[in-house]
Amino acid sequence: MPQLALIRHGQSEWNLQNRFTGWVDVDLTDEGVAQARRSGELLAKAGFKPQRAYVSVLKRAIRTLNFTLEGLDRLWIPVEKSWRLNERHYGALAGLDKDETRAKHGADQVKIWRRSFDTPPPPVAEDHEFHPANDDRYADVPRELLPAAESLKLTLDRVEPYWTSEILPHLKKGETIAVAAHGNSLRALVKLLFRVGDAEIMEVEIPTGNPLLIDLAEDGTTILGARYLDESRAQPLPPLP
Ligand SMILES: O=C(O)[C@H](O)COP(=O)(O)O
Repeated sequence: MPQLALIRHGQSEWNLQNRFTGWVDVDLTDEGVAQARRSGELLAKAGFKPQRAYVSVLKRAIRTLNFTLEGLDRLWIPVEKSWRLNERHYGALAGLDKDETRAKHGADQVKIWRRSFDTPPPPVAEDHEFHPANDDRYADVPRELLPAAESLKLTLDRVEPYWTSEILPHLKKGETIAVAAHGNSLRALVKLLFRVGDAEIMEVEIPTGNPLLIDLAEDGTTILGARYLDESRAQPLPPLP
C-alpha cells in the first residue's frame, strides 16, 4: 500500500527570529538540524522506506530532506526539486517581525494574512530582491507564474498540479514517498488530501521537523490513517474525509 511522509523543514533562522519568511532562502538553526535528524530517526523506527522524494528549491527544506534521508540510509533515492513546493510567498511581509507587524496592522489583520484561505498579503515590488523574477533559480519558470504574494489558495493552485502530475502517479503505483516542504505548502497539501474546508483550514498548523506519516489506500488518495511521529510536538489533524 502507498505511504506518504509530509515533512516540514526543521526550525529556520527566521522561525527562531519570528520573521515572515516565504520564499526567502534562510537556513536551518542548530535546533532545526537536530529536528531534521530526529525526523530520520523517527521515520526509520516507523519502518518508513521511501522510494522517491520531492522537495522545494529552498535550502531549509532541502537540508531537512538530506538529514532525514541520511538517517534512513537512503540518500540514494531519486529526489526531485520543484519551486511548486516552496513556502507560500509572503509578499511585502517577508523579512518583517511578526509581532511588530501585529503592533502596526493589528492582530486580526495579521491573522487574515497568515491564515485566511484567500486573502494574500501585500505584494512585493517587482524590483525588490525578494521578488522571484530577480532570483536566477526561477529563470526557467514562466514569468506570469512567479508570484509577488500568495494566499493559501494561490499556494494550493500551484501545488495541486504538481501533486497530480508528479507525485500522485507514483502513489498509485504503490510507492512510498517523502515530501519535504513548508508550513503553508504542506497546509495546502493537507487541505487537498483531507478535504478540509476553506474556513477549517485556518486552524490547521504543521509543526517543524515532525514527519506526518500517512497510510493510503491503493488509489493513492483515500487516507487509511495519519499520525505525527513526534507525538510530543504533534498538532491536531483534521478528521479523515
Ligand atoms: O514563511 C514563514 O514565515 C513560515 O514558514 C510560516 O509562517 P506562518 O506560520 O506565518 O504562515
